[in-house]
Amino acid sequence: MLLTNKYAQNMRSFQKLASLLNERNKFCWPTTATTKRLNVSQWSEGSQRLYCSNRYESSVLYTTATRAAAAATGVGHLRFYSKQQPLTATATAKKRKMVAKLTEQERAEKLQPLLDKGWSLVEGRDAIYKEFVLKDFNQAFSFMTGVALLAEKMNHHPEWFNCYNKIQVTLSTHDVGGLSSQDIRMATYFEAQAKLLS
Ligand SMILES: C[C@H](O)[C@H](O)[C@H]1CNC2=NC(N)=NC(=O)C2=N1
Repeated sequence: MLLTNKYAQNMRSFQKLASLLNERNKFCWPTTATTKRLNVSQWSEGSQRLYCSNRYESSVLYTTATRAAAAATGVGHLRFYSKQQPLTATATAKKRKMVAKLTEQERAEKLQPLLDKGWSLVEGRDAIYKEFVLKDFNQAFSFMTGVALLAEKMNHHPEWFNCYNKIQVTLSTHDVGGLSSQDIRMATYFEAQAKLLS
């Protein structure tokens, strides 16, 4: 077995978890929002290669057994997954996170608060728009960088234009041809970033 990490003392816990990973028919999705920081790159056992990641990965699979083991060993925030792990049809659908256009009710509940904060509906298109004005280019670029990190993680990208301290943003979900919950999340994050820099 090869284990590359600076937390070698956790070896026994890893081994326990690994043996339990053999019982891998039922999957459930992680419910914990945090991941213990580990510098584990990878290790292998027998013919199975198991990977342990220190990054948050929405695609990481937990097995019911892994969760039980985590509870038993006290290393509950470790996320383990196997490269060979086939996704069930349901898991694949969940992983893709099917997005849909916002319903009327969602528009009233989730979109309205953003319109109240200065976002506006784009004419002739199901999209929202807002112009942010920051102190200078440095602030504007820092703002964009913060948002860009989330955009890449979500695989959901804003249409934006920057000139010195101004950023003009249009949000829409191209895959569904209109506004979706992804845009709500993104716009909310824009607001949070702007607040941080104000
Ligand atoms: C192929 C790729 O997954 C898609 O094009 C992603 C990328 N970024 C995206 N960004 C936005 N705003 N809407 C999308 O539908 C979208 N889809």
